[in-house]
Amino acid sequence: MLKNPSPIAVKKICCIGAGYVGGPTMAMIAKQCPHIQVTVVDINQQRIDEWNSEELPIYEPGLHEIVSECRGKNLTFTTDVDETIRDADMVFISVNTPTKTFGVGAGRAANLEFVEKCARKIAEVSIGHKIVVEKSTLPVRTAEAVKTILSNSTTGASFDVLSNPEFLAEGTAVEDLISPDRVLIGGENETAINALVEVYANWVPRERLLTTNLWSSELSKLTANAFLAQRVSSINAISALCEATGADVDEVSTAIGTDSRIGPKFLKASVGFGGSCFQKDILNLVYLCEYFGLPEVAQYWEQVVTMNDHQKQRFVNRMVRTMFNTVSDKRIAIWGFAFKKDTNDIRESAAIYVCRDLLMEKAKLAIYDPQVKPEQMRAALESVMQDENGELNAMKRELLDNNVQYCDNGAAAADDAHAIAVLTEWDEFKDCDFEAIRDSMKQPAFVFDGRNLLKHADLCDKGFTYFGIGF
Ligand SMILES: NC(=O)C1=CN([C@@H]2O[C@H](COP(=O)(O)OP(=O)(O)OC[C@H]3O[C@@H](n4cnc5c(N)ncnc54)[C@H](O)[C@@H]3O)[C@@H](O)[C@H]2O)C=CC1
Ligand SMILES: O=C(O)[C@H]1O[C@H](OP(=O)(O)OP(=O)(O)OC[C@H]2O[C@@H](n3ccc(=O)[nH]c3=O)[C@H](O)[C@@H]2O)[C@H](O)[C@@H](O)[C@@H]1O
Repeated sequence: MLKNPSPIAVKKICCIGAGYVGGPTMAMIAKQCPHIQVTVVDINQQRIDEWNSEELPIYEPGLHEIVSECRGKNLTFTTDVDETIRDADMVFISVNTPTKTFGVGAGRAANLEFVEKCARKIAEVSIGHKIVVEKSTLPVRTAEAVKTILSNSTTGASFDVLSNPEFLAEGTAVEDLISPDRVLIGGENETAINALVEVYANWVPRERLLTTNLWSSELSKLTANAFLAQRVSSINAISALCEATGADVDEVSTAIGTDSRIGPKFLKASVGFGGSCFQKDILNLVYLCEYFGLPEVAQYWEQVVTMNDHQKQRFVNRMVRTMFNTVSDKRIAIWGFAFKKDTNDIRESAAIYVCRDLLMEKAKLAIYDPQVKPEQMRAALESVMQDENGELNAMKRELLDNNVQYCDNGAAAADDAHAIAVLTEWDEFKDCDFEAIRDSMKQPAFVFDGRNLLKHADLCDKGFTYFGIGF
């Protein structure tokens, strides 16, 4: 906790990047701080148009209401990057930092191209003093590079750099932003730190505003994601042992989660974690460890990703094995494509890899997700089936064209199917008319529940052959 509140009162905020983080975080600041003008900029005109429309580019419970309340008052979405930066006291960088796909560190290091472009743009157009805030998840010591670029500005502008990583989870972004466990602010200059503390203090209790040095803040974000993903991989590893021994992973989770030193969260066994960040951030951590000459530490963390890949493969293998060692020409209903419920985000979703592997077994997929559009699913499947030159061979194109159907609801997907694979834990799947679904399916009617979402005993009573994860 800081002793001296800041004398600087932030009046205008610019956020570069109108994505899953920039959009919701800035909407929340606008809602909680009516005295601050918040402008979110992006180079993607379509995204900005969507933020200005009634159909927002991201689905997040409660977000639409907040955007509608603030848009046109103190919340603006625009592509006018230069003018907005010039006008602001504080500039957040909230652009994507994907895994590098080329050159040094390909497949591991973070691609910092977009962050660097932002820093150069800020240096180029700024006048006066600006506080630049790293909101994107970045490798530890990125602020050094940002400071160097900014210090080469020729406009006479001066800068402070802060790190303020975001901990929201998709699907619960609004709740997480209203009541965060903590807000982390790393920096060197106390006045700049205080300026950002005062923004959050409009709604976050001061004891939850943690301040650290820059490098601790940057590294804490990667560490938090690595620990969370590690818990999922740990319980998924145990789920394999449960299947082999007759133990039940949900019972094991409850038993260990009641130990207050372990705690109950993030112990839900699944078909594997997805999302744009866990894998990317762990691989980034692995790369950093190797870079700093710590190969054993790198190997330790890499295993979390290896285990996750194994879990997805294990799920498909179990399906194929159970269905008499062939799924060729069999219709399989895929229930859910998003990487978790209550989001339309499919980045790194386990469903992409499960669908790819089932297609390669020549299964016929009938996919349904309540929030994901068919064109999103098609693009993801096409991308994951391309070779390293970005090409699709004739066989794979034919599979994508002829063996994938996109459906309007779970029952339609299951109609005439040999099996249902539950890949996202959408609540609506729990309330289906399972008797009607069973009657519409081929017998035996298999259910492979990759989320342990459905009532196991109930489905067995209704005549399904049910398999969950970890029992
Ligand atoms: N998605 C999530 O739930 C979370 C993401 N993060 C981190 O936040 C960062 C952003 O993630 P997302 O919002 O998911 O990414 P995103 O891909 O949804 O959005 C990034 C936006 O930045 C824009 N952009 C890129 N370069 C630009 C430039 N030079 N000028 C203006 N706009 C530019 C892109 O057009 C895109 O709309 C990443 O570092 C991610 O690791 C952190 C916490 C949660
Ligand atoms: O940096 C980020 O992007 C964010 O990454 C995660 O958030 P998110 O990926 O949105 O969602 P999670 O709830 O963490 O779920 C990630 C994946 O793990 C899976 N999961 C989660 C928990 C669990 O017990 N079991 C499990 O399989 C989910 O289904 C999902 O596929 C972190 O929870 C956020 O704190 C962080 O800000």
